[in-house]
Amino acid sequence: MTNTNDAQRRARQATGAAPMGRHAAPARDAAPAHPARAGAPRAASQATGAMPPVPAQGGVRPQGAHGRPANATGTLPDLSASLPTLSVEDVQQQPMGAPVITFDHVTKVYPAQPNRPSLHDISVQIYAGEFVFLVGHSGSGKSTFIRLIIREIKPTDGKIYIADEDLTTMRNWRVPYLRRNIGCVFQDFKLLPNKTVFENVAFALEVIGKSRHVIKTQVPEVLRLVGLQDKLDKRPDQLSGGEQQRVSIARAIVNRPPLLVCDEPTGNLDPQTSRGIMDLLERINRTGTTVLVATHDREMVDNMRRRVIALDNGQLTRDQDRGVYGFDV
Ligand SMILES: Nc1ncnc2c1ncn2[C@@H]1O[C@H](COP(=O)(O)OP(=O)(O)OP(=O)(O)O)[C@@H](O)[C@H]1O
Repeated sequence: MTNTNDAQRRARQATGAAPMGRHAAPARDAAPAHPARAGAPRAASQATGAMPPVPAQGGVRPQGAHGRPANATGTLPDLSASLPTLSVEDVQQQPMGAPVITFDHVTKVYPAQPNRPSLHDISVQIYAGEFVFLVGHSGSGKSTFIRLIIREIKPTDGKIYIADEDLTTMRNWRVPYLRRNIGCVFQDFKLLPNKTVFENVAFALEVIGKSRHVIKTQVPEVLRLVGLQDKLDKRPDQLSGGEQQRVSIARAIVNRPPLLVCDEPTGNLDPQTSRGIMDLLERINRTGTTVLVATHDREMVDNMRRRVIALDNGQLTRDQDRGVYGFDV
């Protein structure tokens, strides 16, 4: 059996990730055995996919620690350095790295709906290398959760951290740098209709100033990964829905972000195509990328048996390892 501390140290050495102590977050393995307790909190624009610079047995998780110390130096760490990535070996040995996403008593109230929080007092942590499903009825708060992660909106209360970065105090000019580290996939693909497959993916690199050499190398590589090496010159309207979603996934990961968030990525696709997309997301996860998927796809969640976080009416009602979709959502 792998020693937790050794594995964590190895993962940090491999990735340059910050030590756990900086996060004041418990390792999952170090958490005490805990009885199931429903409701226990645990702790380019869309056209670039990398976010908007431009246009075992199921068991409910124990509560995580909150309250994170300020950066000791008072300076903002380089985000790409602070977001941990794990090698496949590390992920297999020790899926629990440093927290990549921390919600600490987060509440979101939209001004247009002042009497009903869209998220209410959510505390949860998602760790490097995890694959997590976010489930819940329509209107339960899933998209709000994702919009908070990419700092499209700010919480009304509470703190949100991506790796070591406090999104609630982050200056606006830092937001594009945050988003370079978060790949995003949406239900409606958000591809540029007049650009080819290659150009759509290349665009995500162009807007962050990557050289032509990098673009010429990385774009074909990522399109091969998603199985579209033969469609480089097609426009979106010449592709099936599943192929369009593969382009949008390629665009989201071409810059190799350590975190991939997907809002209903299979919402417009038939079951077989959806399975292919989820297989792809699983493969991406196996390379060490942390993957968060908001979905209504019961069959997929039940088949894949990954961690499930359930929201109901803005409240976190379930956080389950190897979970199922459930009948409470
Ligand atoms: N911009 C907004 N202004 C006011 N209320 C909003 C806004 N966006 C969302 N809401 C409300 O917040 C709640 C949560 O919405 P959200 O879109 O996060 O839910 P969801 O779980 O993603 O739903 P769906 O599965 O239908 O996409 C809903 O009551 C919704 O009406």
